[in-house]
Amino acid sequence: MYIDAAADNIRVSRPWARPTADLVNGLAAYPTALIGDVRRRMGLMSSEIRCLTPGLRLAGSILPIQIWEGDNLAIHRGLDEAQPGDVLVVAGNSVTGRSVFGGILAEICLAHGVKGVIVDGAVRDLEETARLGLPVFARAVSPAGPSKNGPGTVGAPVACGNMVCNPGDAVIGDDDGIIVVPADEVEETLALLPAQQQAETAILNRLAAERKQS
Ligand SMILES: O=C([O-])CC(=O)C(=O)O
Ligand SMILES: [Mg+2]
Repeated sequence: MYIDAAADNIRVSRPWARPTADLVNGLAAYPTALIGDVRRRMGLMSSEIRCLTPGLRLAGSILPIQIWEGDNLAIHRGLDEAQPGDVLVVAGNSVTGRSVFGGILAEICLAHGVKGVIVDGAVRDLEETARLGLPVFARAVSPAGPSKNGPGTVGAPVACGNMVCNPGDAVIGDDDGIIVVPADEVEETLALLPAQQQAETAILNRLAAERKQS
């Protein structure tokens, strides 16, 4: 950890399996809306959790963290477990009065190869995180800082934006929102996406051709 604090009240799960980079990159090639369509609208997080770094897409393997409301000790401890390609999914019980993530944590994320952060709560230092190029999604923004006392968990399933998020599930986020794809359903989802995209492209091509004629 980069802070001087005891973290023995943060429960850390045993290591978990992560999807391959190929599987994650496969999903990342499609918009969340299209992935949601082929998954029959299952797995979409609450629309109240917004992209705060417009234009930055997020894709990776979920590293779930449960914080104590308004407290970010578990995030600092969780980053010690992060592997390149992970996305931090921070369950903050939707409490928005205190920011639990900011520019310093964003720098630590980048040092660990973390691909993005989703917080069911509030964040701060938006200018800094946008400049760093780290995709950040959250329910709110507030300049009010957190406590650093715990307790919390790292690597256990959490509820974030009304979705169950298991360690090693895939997550994709863009300006439209966020979708979680359970680890054992990534391949079947990937198999459905090309046909759905072709169907949409065919409609758009027809519209473009008609526009040209008129
Ligand atoms: O104070 C905190 O822990 C949150 C924050 O602003 C940062 O990470 O820069
Ligand atoms: Mg800060």
